[in-house]
Amino acid sequence: MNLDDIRQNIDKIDRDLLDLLSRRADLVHEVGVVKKRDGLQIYAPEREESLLRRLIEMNQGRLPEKSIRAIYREIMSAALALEDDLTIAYLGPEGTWTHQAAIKKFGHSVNYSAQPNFSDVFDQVARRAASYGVVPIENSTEGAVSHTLDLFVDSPLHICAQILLRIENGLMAAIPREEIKTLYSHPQVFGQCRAWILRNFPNADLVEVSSTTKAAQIAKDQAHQGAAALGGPLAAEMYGLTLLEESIQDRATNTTRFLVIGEKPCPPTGKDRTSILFAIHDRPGSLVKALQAFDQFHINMSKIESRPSKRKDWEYIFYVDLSGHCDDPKVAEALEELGKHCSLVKLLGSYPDAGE
Ligand SMILES: O=C(O)C(=O)C[C@]1(C(=O)O)C=C[C@@H](O)C=C1
Repeated sequence: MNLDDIRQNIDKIDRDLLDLLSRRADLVHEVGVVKKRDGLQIYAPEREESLLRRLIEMNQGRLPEKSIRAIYREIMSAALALEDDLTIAYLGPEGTWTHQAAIKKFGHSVNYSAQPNFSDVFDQVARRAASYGVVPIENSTEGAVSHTLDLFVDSPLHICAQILLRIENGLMAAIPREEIKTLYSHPQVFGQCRAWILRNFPNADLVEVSSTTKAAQIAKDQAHQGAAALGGPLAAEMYGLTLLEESIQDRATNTTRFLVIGEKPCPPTGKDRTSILFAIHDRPGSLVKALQAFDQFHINMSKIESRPSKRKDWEYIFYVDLSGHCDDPKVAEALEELGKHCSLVKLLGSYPDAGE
């Protein structure tokens, strides 16, 4: 077949695809009407995840899982925008890794609202100025984002989805490498690139700023003073900087986990994760007894963090992630047992255990 013939076939398929997408949009519109009538959530992470898992399983063609997810991300983003005027609040400014994570989950058809700090993201959702919020929770190199953990203590919001994003930081500047004297970045990024900085810029001044976008802005404005930034490619693009070196993080698999927070809980998908927080009584053996609840009901505990309670000195709040959904009888029983040994147990949310 020559090029023209092949392209004619592609044109025909695209016409069919467009027709199918329009028919899908009509059905989605109907779903939106039913959801509004019944007071249901427009964004349905459990439905999205089951649909994606099913498509990936059925797929017999050349398209890799990553492409199927990306294509359907935008199809479902268009669907969300047809059903409602969704706004996603995220830890800004524009161009940060959190912004990229939000787009990875919600696509390009919904509205985004950059917030200056973590508590404003929570606030916007709680006050219904935004439909959902996106915040970072932990990085595979640097560990927990304590600000986010602390905000869950008093928040009425639920975690309804998670986003895993591979973080590939780069060195960006408006000047040649030899002229760089000061590196600007977010403290988490400095932590992720520690060994690289020592090898490449042992004498540079490191200046922590509130975001990688801010760092990129300074690298542009103060280029004549030797400023450069570490951050993601979107930030470099926004300020017209040159990416002098890509992928400078110390661990190639450096990944950040972000959470989607919303007003309502997410139903089970069959492969879920549950996040809780608890505080224990100040008695010998309390923590051991509390954790035994998970062992007793064979619940896999994938993570534990502790933070000062901020109410009483040397009192801690523990954050635990479990495999399973809070509606699973075993998880529900384990949580009930846990409650017997704690002064506080709070369910933060059950959500699909998915990422890529
Ligand atoms: O099935 C739904 O609940 C829909 O709203 C449709 C749809 C989709 O495009 O498939 C869109 C958004 C939801 O988050 C989940 C799925």
